[in-house]
Amino acid sequence: MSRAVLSLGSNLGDRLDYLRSVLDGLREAVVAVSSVYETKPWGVEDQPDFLNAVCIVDDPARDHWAWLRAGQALEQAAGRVRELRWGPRTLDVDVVTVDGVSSGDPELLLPHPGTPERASVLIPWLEIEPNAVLPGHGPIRELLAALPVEDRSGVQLRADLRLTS
Ligand SMILES: Nc1ncnc2c1ncn2[C@@H]1O[C@H](COP(=O)(O)OP(=O)(O)OP(=O)(O)O)[C@@H](O)[C@H]1O
Ligand SMILES: Nc1nc2c(c(=O)[nH]1)N=C(CO)CN2
Repeated sequence: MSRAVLSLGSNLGDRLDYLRSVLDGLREAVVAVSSVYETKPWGVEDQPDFLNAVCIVDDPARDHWAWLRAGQALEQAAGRVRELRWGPRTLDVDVVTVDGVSSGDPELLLPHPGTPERASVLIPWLEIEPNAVLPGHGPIRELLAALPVEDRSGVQLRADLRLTS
Protein backbone atom coordinates (compact mmCIF):
# COMPACT_ATOMS: atom_id res chain seq x y z
CA MET A 1 0.00 0.00 0.00
CA SER A 2 2.77 2.49 0.52
CA ARG A 3 5.95 3.73 -0.98
CA ALA A 4 7.91 6.21 1.11
CA VAL A 5 10.98 8.39 0.87
CA LEU A 6 13.04 8.31 4.07
CA SER A 7 15.88 10.61 5.01
CA LEU A 8 18.66 9.22 7.22
CA GLY A 9 21.09 11.27 9.27
CA SER A 10 23.76 10.73 11.91
CA ASN A 11 26.39 12.95 13.53
CA LEU A 12 27.43 10.97 16.61
CA GLY A 13 29.43 7.75 17.03
CA ASP A 14 29.92 5.39 14.09
CA ARG A 15 27.82 7.45 11.70
CA LEU A 16 28.05 5.10 8.73
CA ASP A 17 27.15 2.09 10.85
CA TYR A 18 24.01 3.85 12.12
CA LEU A 19 22.90 4.64 8.58
CA ARG A 20 23.57 1.02 7.61
CA SER A 21 21.40 -0.17 10.48
CA VAL A 22 18.37 1.37 8.75
CA LEU A 23 19.00 -0.50 5.52
CA ASP A 24 19.54 -3.72 7.44
CA GLY A 25 16.37 -3.17 9.44
CA LEU A 26 14.20 -2.41 6.41
CA ARG A 27 16.09 -4.63 3.98
CA GLU A 28 13.17 -6.38 2.31
CA ALA A 29 11.39 -3.06 1.63
CA VAL A 30 14.31 -1.00 0.29
CA VAL A 31 14.04 -0.26 -3.43
CA ALA A 32 16.68 2.49 -3.85
CA VAL A 33 19.50 3.96 -1.76
CA SER A 34 21.49 7.15 -2.40
CA SER A 35 25.18 7.68 -1.90
CA VAL A 36 26.39 8.94 1.46
CA TYR A 37 26.93 12.69 1.83
CA GLU A 38 28.86 14.61 4.47
CA THR A 39 26.85 17.70 5.31
CA LYS A 40 27.27 20.91 7.30
CA PRO A 41 24.72 21.08 10.13
CA TRP A 42 21.70 23.32 9.68
CA GLY A 43 19.46 24.51 12.51
CA VAL A 44 22.01 24.21 15.30
CA GLU A 45 25.33 24.95 13.60
CA ASP A 46 27.65 24.27 16.54
CA GLN A 47 27.67 20.47 16.26
CA PRO A 48 29.59 17.83 14.28
CA ASP A 49 28.99 17.36 10.55
CA PHE A 50 26.32 14.85 9.58
CA LEU A 51 26.34 11.89 7.26
CA ASN A 52 23.07 11.92 5.31
CA ALA A 53 21.44 9.62 2.78
CA VAL A 54 17.98 9.02 1.36
CA CYS A 55 16.30 5.71 0.67
CA ILE A 56 13.06 4.71 -1.00
CA VAL A 57 11.06 1.92 0.57
CA ASP A 58 7.99 0.09 -0.64
CA ASP A 59 5.86 -2.37 1.27
CA PRO A 60 2.19 -3.13 0.60
CA ALA A 61 1.74 -4.09 4.25
CA ARG A 62 2.89 -0.76 5.72
CA ASP A 63 1.00 2.51 5.86
CA HIS A 64 2.56 5.93 6.68
CA TRP A 65 2.29 5.36 10.45
CA ALA A 66 4.11 2.08 10.11
CA TRP A 67 7.00 3.88 8.36
CA LEU A 68 7.17 6.42 11.20
CA ARG A 69 7.16 3.67 13.83
CA ALA A 70 9.80 1.68 11.96
CA GLY A 71 12.05 4.76 11.82
CA GLN A 72 11.55 5.50 15.51
CA ALA A 73 12.32 1.90 16.48
CA LEU A 74 15.58 2.09 14.52
CA GLU A 75 16.44 5.41 16.22
CA GLN A 76 15.89 3.78 19.59
CA ALA A 77 17.97 0.78 18.65
CA ALA A 78 20.76 3.23 17.80
CA GLY A 79 20.58 4.49 21.38
CA ARG A 80 19.25 7.86 20.37
CA VAL A 81 18.59 10.23 23.26
CA ARG A 82 16.14 13.06 22.58
CA GLU A 83 17.68 16.24 23.87
CA LEU A 84 18.00 19.39 21.84
CA ARG A 85 15.74 20.09 18.86
CA TRP A 86 17.96 19.93 15.77
CA GLY A 87 20.82 18.83 18.02
CA PRO A 88 23.33 15.98 17.62
CA ARG A 89 22.04 12.42 17.31
CA THR A 90 23.23 8.91 16.59
CA LEU A 91 20.39 8.39 14.14
CA ASP A 92 17.54 10.40 12.69
CA VAL A 93 15.00 8.82 10.36
CA ASP A 94 12.51 11.26 8.87
CA VAL A 95 9.58 10.29 6.67
CA VAL A 96 9.91 12.76 3.79
CA THR A 97 6.93 11.66 1.71
CA VAL A 98 4.53 8.76 1.42
CA ASP A 99 2.87 8.39 -1.98
CA GLY A 100 -0.67 9.76 -1.99
CA VAL A 101 -0.62 10.84 1.68
CA SER A 102 -0.75 14.34 3.07
CA SER A 103 -1.00 14.84 6.82
CA GLY A 104 -1.22 17.81 9.18
CA ASP A 105 -0.96 15.63 12.29
CA PRO A 106 2.01 17.02 14.30
CA GLU A 107 3.07 13.44 15.06
CA LEU A 108 3.46 12.81 11.35
CA LEU A 109 3.52 15.81 9.02
CA LEU A 110 3.53 14.78 5.36
CA PRO A 111 5.31 15.81 3.32
CA HIS A 112 7.93 16.56 5.99
CA PRO A 113 7.81 20.38 6.21
CA GLY A 114 11.59 20.87 6.36
CA THR A 115 12.21 19.25 2.99
CA PRO A 116 12.16 22.28 0.63
CA GLU A 117 14.92 24.04 2.63
CA ARG A 118 17.19 21.04 3.22
CA ALA A 119 19.92 20.43 0.67
CA SER A 120 20.97 17.44 2.80
CA VAL A 121 17.68 15.77 1.82
CA LEU A 122 17.14 17.16 -1.69
CA ILE A 123 20.60 16.29 -3.06
CA PRO A 124 20.57 12.58 -2.15
CA TRP A 125 16.91 12.28 -3.12
CA LEU A 126 17.57 13.87 -6.53
CA GLU A 127 20.38 11.36 -7.08
CA ILE A 128 18.03 8.38 -6.88
CA GLU A 129 14.83 10.00 -8.20
CA PRO A 130 15.74 12.83 -10.58
CA ASN A 131 12.15 13.56 -11.61
CA ALA A 132 10.66 13.52 -8.12
CA VAL A 133 8.04 16.10 -7.25
CA LEU A 134 7.41 17.21 -3.67
CA PRO A 135 3.64 17.44 -3.40
CA GLY A 136 2.55 21.05 -2.89
CA HIS A 137 6.02 22.38 -3.72
CA GLY A 138 7.09 21.16 -7.16
CA PRO A 139 10.01 19.32 -8.73
CA ILE A 140 12.81 18.74 -6.25
CA ARG A 141 15.33 19.76 -8.92
CA GLU A 142 13.79 23.26 -8.85
CA LEU A 143 13.62 23.38 -5.06
CA LEU A 144 17.31 22.58 -4.91
CA ALA A 145 18.20 25.16 -7.55
CA ALA A 146 16.37 27.82 -5.49
CA LEU A 147 18.53 27.22 -2.38
CA PRO A 148 21.48 29.50 -1.58
CA VAL A 149 24.69 28.21 -3.12
CA GLU A 150 26.30 27.88 0.33
CA ASP A 151 23.55 25.44 1.38
CA ARG A 152 24.25 23.27 -1.65
CA SER A 153 28.03 23.42 -1.26
CA GLY A 154 27.67 22.25 2.36
CA VAL A 155 26.61 18.82 1.04
CA GLN A 156 29.58 16.79 -0.18
CA LEU A 157 29.48 13.35 -1.78
CA ARG A 158 31.52 10.78 0.17
CA ALA A 159 32.19 8.31 -2.62
CA ASP A 160 34.50 6.39 -0.26
CA LEU A 161 31.60 5.49 2.06
CA ARG A 162 29.11 2.94 0.82
CA LEU A 163 25.81 1.81 2.28
CA THR A 164 25.39 -1.06 -0.13
CA SER A 165 27.94 -3.54 -1.45
N1 LIG B 1 7.40 13.33 8.61
C1 LIG B 1 7.88 13.07 9.83
N2 LIG B 1 8.93 12.21 9.99
C2 LIG B 1 9.43 11.94 11.21
N3 LIG B 1 8.97 12.51 12.37
C3 LIG B 1 7.95 13.37 12.25
C4 LIG B 1 7.36 13.69 10.99
N4 LIG B 1 6.35 14.58 11.20
C5 LIG B 1 6.28 14.80 12.49
N5 LIG B 1 7.24 14.08 13.15
C6 LIG B 1 7.38 14.10 14.60
O1 LIG B 1 8.50 14.89 14.91
C7 LIG B 1 8.85 14.57 16.25
C8 LIG B 1 10.27 15.03 16.52
O2 LIG B 1 11.13 14.34 15.67
P1 LIG B 1 12.67 14.61 15.73
O3 LIG B 1 13.17 14.61 17.14
O4 LIG B 1 13.32 13.64 14.78
O5 LIG B 1 12.78 16.11 15.16
P2 LIG B 1 14.05 16.78 14.61
O6 LIG B 1 14.75 15.78 13.73
O7 LIG B 1 14.85 17.41 15.72
O8 LIG B 1 13.48 17.94 13.69
P3 LIG B 1 12.92 17.83 12.23
O9 LIG B 1 11.66 16.99 12.30
O10 LIG B 1 12.70 19.24 11.82
O11 LIG B 1 13.98 17.12 11.38
C9 LIG B 1 8.61 13.09 16.37
O12 LIG B 1 8.06 12.79 17.61
C10 LIG B 1 7.63 12.77 15.25
O13 LIG B 1 6.42 12.23 15.72
N1 LIG C 1 23.22 18.68 7.72
C1 LIG C 1 22.29 18.27 8.58
N2 LIG C 1 21.93 19.08 9.59
C2 LIG C 1 21.00 18.64 10.48
C3 LIG C 1 20.40 17.36 10.34
C4 LIG C 1 20.80 16.55 9.27
O1 LIG C 1 20.32 15.40 9.08
N3 LIG C 1 21.74 17.03 8.40
N4 LIG C 1 19.48 16.94 11.25
C5 LIG C 1 19.17 17.69 12.26
C6 LIG C 1 18.21 17.15 13.23
O2 LIG C 1 16.93 17.47 12.92
C7 LIG C 1 19.73 19.03 12.49
N5 LIG C 1 20.65 19.43 11.51
